[in-house]
Amino acid sequence: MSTDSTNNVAVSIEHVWTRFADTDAGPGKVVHKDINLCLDKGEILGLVGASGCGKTTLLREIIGLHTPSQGEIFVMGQSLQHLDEATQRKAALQNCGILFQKGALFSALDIFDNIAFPLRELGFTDDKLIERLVLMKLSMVGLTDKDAKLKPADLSGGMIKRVALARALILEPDLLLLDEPTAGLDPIASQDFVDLLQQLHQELHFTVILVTHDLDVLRDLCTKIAVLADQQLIAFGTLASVLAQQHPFIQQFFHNTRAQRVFQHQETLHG
Ligand SMILES: Nc1ncnc2c1ncn2[C@@H]1O[C@H](COP(=O)(O)OP(=O)(O)OP(=O)(O)O)[C@@H](O)[C@H]1O
Repeated sequence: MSTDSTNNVAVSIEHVWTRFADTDAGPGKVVHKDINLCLDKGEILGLVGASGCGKTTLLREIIGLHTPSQGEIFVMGQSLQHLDEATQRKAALQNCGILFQKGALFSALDIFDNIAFPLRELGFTDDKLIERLVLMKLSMVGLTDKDAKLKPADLSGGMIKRVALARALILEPDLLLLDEPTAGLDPIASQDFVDLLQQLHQELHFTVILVTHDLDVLRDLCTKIAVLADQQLIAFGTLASVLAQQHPFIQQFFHNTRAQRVFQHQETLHG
C-alpha cells in the first residue's frame, strides 16, 4: 500500500486482473479487469455478483490461494504475493479465518479435531491448550462440550456452519472470509447464523468479507456492499448508495419484486 495513512485499512485490492488460461475444458477468460477496493477495519462487506463472475476467485486471491495475473492485494497492510509458500500459508492462517461453501468440514474427523485443525497445522502441540481453545470457541458459537465428539454427518446444516465458524475463528483472525454462509439453511437457521455473526462481530471486532446472494444478509449484516459485474467492480458502498445505482445488474438484483420488499425501508430512506 502506498502511504501510512492506511492504518485503518483491512483489505486493499489494487488494480487486480485475473485471467485464466485456455485448458482442455474450455477457452481461457478474463474474470477481473482492474478491480480496486479499499475496506476499512471492522466493516462487514457483502460481495455480490452473478454466478461465475469471480466472487470466490477474489476470496481465494485475498487469502493467497490464487495469485492475480496483475495487481496486488494487501491484508492488514501485508501482501502475500512475494512470500514463499510456507510463509504465505502461515500468514494467511494467522490473519484470515475462512468458511468455505457448505462448511467444508473433514468428514472423517470429529468436531473437536475439525476445530483444532488450524492450530495443529500451525504447530501447536500442547494438548491442554488446544482443548481449552477449542472448547472456548465451541461455546462461543453456541455448541456444547458434548458436541465435540460428534462427526459432521451427525450435525444439522446450521450446526455445521457453526462448527465451520468456530474453526475459522480458532486463531482469532483479523479478517473473516465467508463464502455463502447462509446457503442451504432454512430461514430460522439462517437468521440464527446472522445473529451469531453479529454478536461475535460486536465482541471481537474482526473485519468480514462474505459472498452472498441472501438479501436479508445484505440488509441486516453488511455495513458495505461490493458488486461485481462485467468483470469489474461496478459498485462499492453502503446499501443505500448501491440501491441508487443504475447498472442493469443492480436493477435486476436489488430492484426485483422480492428485493423491493426486503429493501423497502432502505429505499424509502434513500428517497
Ligand atoms: N482454476 C480455474 N481455471 C479456469 N477457470 C476458472 C478457475 N477457477 C475459476 N474459474 C472460472 O472463473 C469464473 C469465476 O469463478 P468463481 O467461482 O470465482 O465465480 P463465482 O462468482 O464465485 O460463482 P458462483 O456464484 O457460481 O459460486 C468461472 O467462469 C469459473 O469457471
